Amino acid sequence: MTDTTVPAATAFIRIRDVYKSYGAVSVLNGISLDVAQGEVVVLCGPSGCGKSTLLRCINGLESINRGSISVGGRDVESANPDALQQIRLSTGFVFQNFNLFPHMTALENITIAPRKILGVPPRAATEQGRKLLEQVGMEEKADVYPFQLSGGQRQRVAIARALAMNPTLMLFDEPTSALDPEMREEVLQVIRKVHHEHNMTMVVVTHEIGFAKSVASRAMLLDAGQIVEEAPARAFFENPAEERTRRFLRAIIND
Ligand SMILES: Nc1ncnc2c1ncn2[C@@H]1O[C@H](COP(=O)(O)OP(=O)(O)OP(=O)(O)O)[C@@H](O)[C@H]1O
Repeated sequence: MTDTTVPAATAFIRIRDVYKSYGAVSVLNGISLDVAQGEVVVLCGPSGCGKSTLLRCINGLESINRGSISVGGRDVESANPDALQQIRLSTGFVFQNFNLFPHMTALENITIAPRKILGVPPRAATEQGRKLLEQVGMEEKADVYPFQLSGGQRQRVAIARALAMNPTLMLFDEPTSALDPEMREEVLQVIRKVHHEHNMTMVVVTHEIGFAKSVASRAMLLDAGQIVEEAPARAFFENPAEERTRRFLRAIIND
């Protein structure tokens, strides 16, 4: 297991020796990782290695069995329900399969949570929603329903929806893996833009090597619930130190 190089004092996400199992199945086996404020970190690894579980533990959607996780200085495990809700609300989560509300338009998908959870007045929520749609290049599609959108467009709405809650952290779980190749780049471009414009801390589960090299400061390989290798993104993809990483990268390149 490799520990990270970011000094703890500057860490926005601080993960220490985390273990998580589902019944008899150990999924995370001693993960330690620091992510600095404004940093983009890419997580990759084979199917079932625990990537999604780690993301869900970071925002408290799953509890851990051992170790500690803090986000923005708040300990996730010991958070009371209100504090946990705060951590979840300030964390944007973008899923592989978009998870838009099918019976709502693109704009309604974006405004519903600010209105219902944050109490933003409808007119202000709509104004903000339109701005966000513009940011993700979807201003023309405000009144369109998810079924009328392409996968890439749905994902861009999902990103705008996450941003509508003014998150301080964004977690992306394979945001492009359900998309055709030509739609992937449009979504990756939006993620790049969000990072540049908001200087947002991001943890991105992805196997998009070009994206990872151009946006992430660090990349890591998770295997069997452990961090096998962690390195600056370019070095990780171009000159990995571990044979396990080389094998994994060969497999995704040939995929
Ligand atoms: N709620 C759950 N209950 C029981 N087992 C689970 C649960 N969620 C995940 N698992 C198991 O935990 C392991 C890790 O799953 P996880 O989804 O974190 O992997 P992953 O690396 O994200 O995989 P993929 O790339 O296929 O999405 C798998 O063996 C999975 O079956």
